Amino acid sequence: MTSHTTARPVIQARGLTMSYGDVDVLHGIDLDIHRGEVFALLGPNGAGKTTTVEILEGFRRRSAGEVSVLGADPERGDDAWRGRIGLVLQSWRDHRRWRVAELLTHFATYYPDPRDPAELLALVGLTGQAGRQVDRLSGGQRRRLDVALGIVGRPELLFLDEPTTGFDPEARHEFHVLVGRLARDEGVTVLLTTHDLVEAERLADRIAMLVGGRIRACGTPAELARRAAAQAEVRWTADDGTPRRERTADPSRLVWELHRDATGPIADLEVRRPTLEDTYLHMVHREDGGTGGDVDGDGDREAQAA
Ligand SMILES: Nc1ncnc2c1ncn2[C@@H]1O[C@H](COP(=O)(O)OP(=O)(O)OP(=O)(O)O)[C@@H](O)[C@H]1O
Repeated sequence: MTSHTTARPVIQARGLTMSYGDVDVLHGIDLDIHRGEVFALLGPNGAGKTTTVEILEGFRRRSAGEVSVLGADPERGDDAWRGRIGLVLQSWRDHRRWRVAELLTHFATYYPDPRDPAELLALVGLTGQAGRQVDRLSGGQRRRLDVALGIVGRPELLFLDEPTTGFDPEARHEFHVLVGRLARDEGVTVLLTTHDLVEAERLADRIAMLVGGRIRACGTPAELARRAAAQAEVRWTADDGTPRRERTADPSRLVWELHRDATGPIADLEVRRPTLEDTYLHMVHREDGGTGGDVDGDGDREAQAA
């Protein structure tokens, strides 16, 4: 979906830091997101995803760091800048009694070159609901209407904060197709947040794993999976009955050393290559324990009790 050029990134952040009072929430984030890229900010609850997005959208003042979005500092974005950005807000809330097509047609008048409302309805799969009152839509249909309202002005950059929450699997699939089409066919840059690794892998050209206000890893899903698998995990039971676990880039050497030093067969010996999901969960779990961690798993090389 993306072809990186030497053009300035659509979103660039250096050392982005945010504190609420004396609580530090973002600890110096760097981002480079390019035109036409679908970029996922993946992280557990409280990681700082919404805070990051709100700063990039210009809704929240950062504590420190440099940020550029479509060539401007979001804290100083003017109306023209704002018109180039698509936000998915719950805009229908103020217009509950309107009909779907009426609402879209009304929002279209705010923009110089809006999408055709009928085409937009087809794009988000709401043609059948065009005449329906907004407060009679299902939760998933409302969310699609939110997305339609977010893209009616043909934004160059679209922010989607946990966009598929409450979607059934079919709606989620259709939504993924829609996002892919916007990026691929129209060059829209998409920044989405999610805590769902499967969604991030499916949708995003690149994923940044945000845990505890720090980006622990960033890359294409394939790169991240490769990096995760580079560290094999060897498990066995020691002579004293203790379960042992060691992460290593060279499992055959470790197994050879274990056999060399052993007085008999190694009990419960197992070698496995972690998946990206294993690594992500490990990272989140370690953060809960306050010790951090990253996709390369450098902190895990020593043998430890399982
Ligand atoms: N207005 C605020 N005042 C004080 N603390 C806040 C405020 N907004 C968020 N926080 C705290 O900042 C941290 C990051 O919150 P944020 O909403 O950015 O995380 P998130 O990754 O979007 O989480 P979730 O997936 O639950 O939406 C959390 O610990 C949260 O409690």
